[in-house]
Amino acid sequence: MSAGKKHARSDSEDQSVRVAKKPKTSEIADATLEGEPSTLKADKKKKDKKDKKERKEKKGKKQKKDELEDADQEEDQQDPVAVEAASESKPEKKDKKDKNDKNDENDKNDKNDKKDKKDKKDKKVKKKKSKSAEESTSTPDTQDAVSNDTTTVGPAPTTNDALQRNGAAYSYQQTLALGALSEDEIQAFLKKQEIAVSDQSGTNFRPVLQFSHLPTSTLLSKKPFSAYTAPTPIQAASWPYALSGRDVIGIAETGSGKTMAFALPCVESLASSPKPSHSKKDKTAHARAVVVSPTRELAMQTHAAMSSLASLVGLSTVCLYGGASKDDQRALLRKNTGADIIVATPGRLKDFLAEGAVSLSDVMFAVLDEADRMLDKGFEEDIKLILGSCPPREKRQTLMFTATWPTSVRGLAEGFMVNPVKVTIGNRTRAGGDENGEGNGSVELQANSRIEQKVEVVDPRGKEQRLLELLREAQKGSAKNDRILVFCLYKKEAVRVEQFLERRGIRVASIHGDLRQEQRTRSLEAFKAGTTSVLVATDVAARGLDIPEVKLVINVTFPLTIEDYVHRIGRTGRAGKKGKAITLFTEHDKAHSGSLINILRAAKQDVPEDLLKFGTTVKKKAHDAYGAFYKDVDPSKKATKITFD
Ligand SMILES: Nc1ncnc2c1ncn2[C@@H]1O[C@H](COP(=O)(O)OP(=O)(O)OP(=O)(O)O)[C@@H](O)[C@H]1O
Repeated sequence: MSAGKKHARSDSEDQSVRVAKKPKTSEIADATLEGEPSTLKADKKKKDKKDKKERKEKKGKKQKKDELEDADQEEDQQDPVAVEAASESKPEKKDKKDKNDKNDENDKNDKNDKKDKKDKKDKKVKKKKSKSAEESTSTPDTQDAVSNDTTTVGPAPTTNDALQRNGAAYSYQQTLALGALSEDEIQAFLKKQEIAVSDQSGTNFRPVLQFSHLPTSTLLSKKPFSAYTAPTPIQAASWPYALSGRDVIGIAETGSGKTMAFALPCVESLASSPKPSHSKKDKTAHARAVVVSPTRELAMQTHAAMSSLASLVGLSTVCLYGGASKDDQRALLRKNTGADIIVATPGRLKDFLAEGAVSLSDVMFAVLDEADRMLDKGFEEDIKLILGSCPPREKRQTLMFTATWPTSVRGLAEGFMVNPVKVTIGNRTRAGGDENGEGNGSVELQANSRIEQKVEVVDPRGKEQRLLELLREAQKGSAKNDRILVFCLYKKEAVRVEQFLERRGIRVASIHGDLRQEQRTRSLEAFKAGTTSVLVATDVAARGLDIPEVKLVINVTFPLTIEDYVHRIGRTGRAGKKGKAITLFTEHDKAHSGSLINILRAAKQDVPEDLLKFGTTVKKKAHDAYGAFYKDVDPSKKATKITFD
């Protein structure tokens, strides 16, 4: 079944559920009245009317409650305490789904009629779409997005399968300027920036060393990167592949410009392809690109970055996230019917998909930001549903970006992609597994090398006092307003630490899952503006947030995973700047000592003797089903062929 058909059907199902709900209840009620005495009948009718009114009122109230409650289920999974609360609300959702399923069956006939009509219409749209895509590929000169300044000099190929995959008219062609560079220059850049590209197709595009090396386009003619001097390594190496329509896995240190690495190709791709048409009566927002983020604040930040590019070429963007009014977001979707780009947290996006306010059946570009987080247990099912609502992987372009790429998510990731190119920045194989720095304990996990990392082994009871000393030390004299981010593991702990600091005269705000969204936003804004120089946070703030000039990150309690440690400390030392991180390590965290030692060694940082005492072995992650004996193999790696003479 084609994606178009599949999704046209699920959209109409959603709609028919909503439209048909009322008539069905009354139909059933009417049927039960047949053959009853007329007075009884009238009484019953009156009673039914009253019941119906009450049901309606109840439904209205419940909907409002849902709107406020729903979102805390997603991002707060990062707060260990929130997990329980989140799972509690699931049965209710299931009930809702069961009811919908029943209605679906009752409405089958209605739906079939609608479906036939919709299929016919879809076929027409599809025909039109492929015709315009054909036209645009065969006449690249007329496309703004395709440069005339192209060449076949150098190893850059000129065509790719992506054109057939998603109907995009944009075709990446290497510019003359880039082709004119010597191979030595290219190799020196790749080596210096520690860029590794793994591509089974052997395409071998050159990295774009300068913005002027990108093919000209309407978007680039508006100079969106005038604030920057050159592409960052991840942008330089991944743009050619992403612009050519390939699926890309991009792994690069925190704060290295990964957002623009996917934002540019996304906007270029949409700007240069025909927009599918939909009936004016169709109130569903048909997104053409979807970016999924693990937290609300990150979704908002990414949305701001995407919309700064998208608005330059007249594309609309909408941000959907929990904890805020659904009505307002629904209104935005309606206003921009066909919101070209949706940046969303999974929970809220799922809600809008379920009610039919959003359709992803036109999506040609899907991005998982913080991809390893999006693919881990907490979000796996949501992502399956969201990507399952998009056209199949052969028909869309899928990009995944992150700073950490544990082997546990790689197999799942590849299942959502077609022959992805893996672009890795940084020498990620040098981490050692033992005292001599040998072995491969933490291969491919790397912290930003510009961050100075200190680890202090402390008594768990003395942590808060030590935190206070560290803050006072760090904000001495002219540094009194320096921004410092303090990480806790639990929401209750964050509340306690915030109160502790407040009582000692520190200007402090906090961000965690127990706060309302307005409070979270207010805290973050105050921290960004410098009104409060200390922000106490749980891991809701660990990933992606780009807060300028965070001078120091302090980990009061070690995070649940070593990946989270890398992301937490990555809130400092961004965009080429230096930063510092101090971690208070206690005996309770000893399970992480081996992996932390590897991270420190890989970044050439001191490893305190006290930490070594906890052991250097990296604890194997136990598999849910197979326990500790499970072998965590990297499915993307080819087996070594051994020949015996
Ligand atoms: N080419 C560039 N030159 C200089 N700065 C850049 C460039 N591209 C992006 N930046 C800036 O770098 C900062 C970090 O970028 P971004 O937030 O995309 O990092 P990231 O790699 O996604 O980090 P994280 O892994 O923490 O999510 C931002 O302030 C952004 O504006």
